[in-house]
Amino acid sequence: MSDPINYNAFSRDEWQGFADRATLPLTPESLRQIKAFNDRISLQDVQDVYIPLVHLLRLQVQHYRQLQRDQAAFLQQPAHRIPFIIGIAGSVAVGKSTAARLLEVLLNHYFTDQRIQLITTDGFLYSNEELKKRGLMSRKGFPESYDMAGLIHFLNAVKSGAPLVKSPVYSHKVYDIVPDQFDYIEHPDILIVEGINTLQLPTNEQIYVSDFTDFSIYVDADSDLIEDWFLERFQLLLETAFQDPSNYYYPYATGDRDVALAKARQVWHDIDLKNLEEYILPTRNRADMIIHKTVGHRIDRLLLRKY
Ligand SMILES: Nc1ncnc2c1ncn2[C@@H]1O[C@H](COP(=O)(O)OP(=O)(O)OP(=O)(O)O)[C@@H](O)[C@H]1O
Ligand SMILES: CC(C)(CO)[C@@H](O)C(=O)NCCC(=O)O
Repeated sequence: MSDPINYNAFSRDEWQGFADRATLPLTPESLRQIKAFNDRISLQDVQDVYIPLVHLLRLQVQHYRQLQRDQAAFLQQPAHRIPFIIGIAGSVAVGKSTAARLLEVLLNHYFTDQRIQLITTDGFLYSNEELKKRGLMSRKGFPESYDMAGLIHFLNAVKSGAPLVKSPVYSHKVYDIVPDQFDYIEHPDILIVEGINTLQLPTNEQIYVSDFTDFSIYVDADSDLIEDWFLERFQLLLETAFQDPSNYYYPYATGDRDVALAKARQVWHDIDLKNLEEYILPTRNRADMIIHKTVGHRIDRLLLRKY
């Protein structure tokens, strides 16, 4: 990728020098939490990349709060505590949810007095019933498969300081929205919103998801590598979650492995890669920060928007 002119680009070595890593070492409990959701995460990445990122986020949050206070004083209004929203975008299988959960653990560790919550925009996909009605079953993940108005309404309610906001839940297991199940967002200090569409501009809305995000991160990698990660994850799931008879992909777990792998390749090429090239990658240069990964999920470069 040639670097866009409005970003500062840093090698991993440069980036890791930006924060004093000795300030608050991770506790065994935080390390345990990190390993619990993905035991393949490199603790070296956490030290070298994520801890400086948390320091940068602390600056961002402090400045945001100060501006909110100053502006409320100028307008002679009472100051409200408005949630700070971090958006995380990127391809299917690039590692957005892993990065989002890692940030959640680290922010909880470093910002002990703050409530941190996390949602994924998968919950705003239309249900399969609705997708079928619209002829969109093979377009899951594409912009038109999301209830973007619903997502924007949700973000607006969170930003407005509503004490409890419901976010619908998507299940990869049943391959559908789960009726009557919700995540509850209870006026957090920081909300992490992870999803392929967090930097997209919906065509039929006046406002965008990015109007509500205060800091956005795009997780980036070469598409051939992402395909490998997608197929690796699929193979792992064939041995685990797909073995459950109620899983959408159960027939593939019990059948011929070559058929299952051919299905995974077809889903990647016809749906997820297409979506990446047409709709996700073009949003990369809207992010405040681009985290670039290489072989083995190793982070090698970071780009930070200058203006
Ligand atoms: N830092 C990492 N180290 C090792 N493996 C990782 C890392 N990040 C992600 N992975 C692996 O890569 C695969 C994709 O990661 P993840 O599920 O987080 O992606 P995603 O972008 O959230 O995907 P989706 O959009 O499909 O939910 C998973 O198998 C995950 O275990
Ligand atoms: C839920 C999304 C769209 C985004 O995370 C993705 O993981 C997905 O399921 N894509 C569609 C691939 C398929 O139809 O099997």
